[in-house]
Amino acid sequence: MTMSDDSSNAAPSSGSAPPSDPAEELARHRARIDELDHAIVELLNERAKAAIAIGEVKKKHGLEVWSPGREAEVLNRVLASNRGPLHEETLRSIFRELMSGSRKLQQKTRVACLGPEFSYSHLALLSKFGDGVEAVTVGTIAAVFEEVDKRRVEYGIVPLENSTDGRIADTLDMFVKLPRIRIRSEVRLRIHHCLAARCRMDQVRQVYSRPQALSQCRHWLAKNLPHAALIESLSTAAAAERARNEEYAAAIASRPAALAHGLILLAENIEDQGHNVTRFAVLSDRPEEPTGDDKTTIMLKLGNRAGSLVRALEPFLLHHVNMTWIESFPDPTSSQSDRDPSYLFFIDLDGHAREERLARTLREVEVRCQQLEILGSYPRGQHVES
Ligand SMILES: O=C(O)C(=O)C[C@]1(C(=O)O)C=C[C@@H](O)C=C1
Repeated sequence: MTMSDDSSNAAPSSGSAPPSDPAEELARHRARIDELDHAIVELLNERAKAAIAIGEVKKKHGLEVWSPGREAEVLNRVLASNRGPLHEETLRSIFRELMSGSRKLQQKTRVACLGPEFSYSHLALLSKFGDGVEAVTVGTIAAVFEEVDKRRVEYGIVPLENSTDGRIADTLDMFVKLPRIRIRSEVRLRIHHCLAARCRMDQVRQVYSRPQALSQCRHWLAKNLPHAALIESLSTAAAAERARNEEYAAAIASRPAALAHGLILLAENIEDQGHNVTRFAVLSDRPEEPTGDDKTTIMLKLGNRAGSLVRALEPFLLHHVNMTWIESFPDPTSSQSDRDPSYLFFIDLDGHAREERLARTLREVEVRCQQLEILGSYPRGQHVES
């Protein structure tokens, strides 16, 4: 479909053109938009009919409705064909909702996350699945895993690590307890914090937020609110609720959480590090197909002996497999009396575990450690705004 090709886009000729009537000009452009909207709705419904037909094939063969690999492929193709002026982020949001709508036509989907509504986990869920799913908000990260494990929801979404604060131990711990749960996809959410309240900035006496959010804004707080008491709450959304109910209290929360609780935004983007990103994992109990641009997360268990890590990682060097993340902590299942507990390592690698090179490398790694679990192979995630 071509954009408007009428002469109204031409530069005004020098001086001589009579001043145009703005109402007339607007009416002309709006008529063009009405015409295009009509064609877009027709096309969107044609697309929806194709999605319904795909849904019927999936139902007949017991296939899963959500295909993150295919969604990544659709988005990449759409973005590659974009010649503007629409921003990439706009197209991304439009297609996210389109595909969410397709899934909704195929089958109802439930996704669990750490609540309450408008927590960053909830925002990550919306950015991945769109509005067409039922968000099930629960109280702990462990409960998200359990919802998926008991099949009360199709998927879950949990934070894995933050670029300022590091790993989320509660999540990694649950992979040890329920290694059957797989990572199917990732979301890299840029975290932007706001200071929000019902009072003016100079009246703020307490600031509520999650410990991580307080820590991510500590320099800003020291400079701008040096006398306010910093009080930890269970979530940024719960902090926003608190600020709504207390006169001289403010919350550090996401913009949507602050606005949903009717607060005034006193300051935006108050995080100390401009690059403040939380990486979330989408959980399910099924594996993901290769897409050609994937990564794999594994968990290794190693004895606490000199050189055991170097020896286990050597095959990555030999086969040129790139490692993009590594975290370690003592194995919580080692017995209390054990003076030399085993160590667990969480590692991200480039590639899909079903690709020959990575599969062969992982077999070589496996014989060099006490245990190797492939937590999932999934399409590489893009950054999205909170
Ligand atoms: O291609 C599919 O499998 C579809 O169901 C269609 C579609 C889409 O709207 O493009 C919708 C949901 C899937 O997760 C992937 C893509």
